[in-house]
Amino acid sequence: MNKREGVLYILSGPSGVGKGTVCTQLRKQLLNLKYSVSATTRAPRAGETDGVNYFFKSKDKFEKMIQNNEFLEWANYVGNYYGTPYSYVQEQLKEGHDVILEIEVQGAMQVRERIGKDGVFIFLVPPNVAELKRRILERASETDESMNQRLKVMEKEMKLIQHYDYCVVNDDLLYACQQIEAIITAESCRVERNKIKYEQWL
Ligand SMILES: Nc1ncnc2c1ncn2[C@@H]1O[C@H](COP(=O)(O)OP(=O)(O)OP(=O)(O)O)[C@@H](O)[C@H]1O
Ligand SMILES: Nc1nc2c(ncn2[C@@H]2O[C@H](COP(=O)(O)O)[C@@H](O)[C@H]2O)c(=O)[nH]1
Repeated sequence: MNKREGVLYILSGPSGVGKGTVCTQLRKQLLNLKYSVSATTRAPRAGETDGVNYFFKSKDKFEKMIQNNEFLEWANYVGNYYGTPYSYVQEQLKEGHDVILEIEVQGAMQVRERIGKDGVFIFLVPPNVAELKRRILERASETDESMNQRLKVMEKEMKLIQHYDYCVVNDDLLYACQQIEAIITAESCRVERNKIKYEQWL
């Protein structure tokens, strides 16, 4: 069989639902899954490292990257820029590695426009809104203003769920990860994606 290209997975969902936590767990379970490190203009949180959690950029630098078409997608989310550097994603997919983007919905919709059905779009939802608020508070990363803005855009974000291929509830973390792993396994067997032809077995 020919070496296949990797598959691009897009994981979105409201702030605090657990996208980062799920990605960290998935990367332990799936060694072929590469994580795309985003660029952002937001300030690093305690414990975050440049090049690991994000590439932290000034507004000027980020805007130059936009002008140079360096992003697969980018968005302004509650006052800061976030974007996916395209070159890393392209290299990894070409090498046959699956890549996961952990991004908000405006960016996910741009990727949908750009690559259509070649990407697999997964929306992560909380068990309920009270639990979502509890998780953002527990993380203690946001000012009251930032938390309120994040919760305010949540409803708008949830309305875009119909543009996704899969919806996974992040209640029990390991179960949610198992479900995403099952999606990845199923996608890896798709006939069209693997350009399967019966002659291969003759
Ligand atoms: N299944 C879960 N059960 C309970 N707590 C969880 C679960 N998943 C994540 N959390 C907790 O919820 C908080 C938010 O998680 P995380 O930072 O991964 O969310 P996120 O969706 O990446 O947020 P953001 O979009 O704001 O970056 C963290 O404190 C994390 O430990
Ligand atoms: N459109 C994009 N959104 C991204 C990207 N990287 C992260 N994000 C999303 O932004 C919000 C806020 O993140 P936080 O780290 O400040 O909590 C969250 O939904 C992230 O998933 C990106 O490259 N493009």
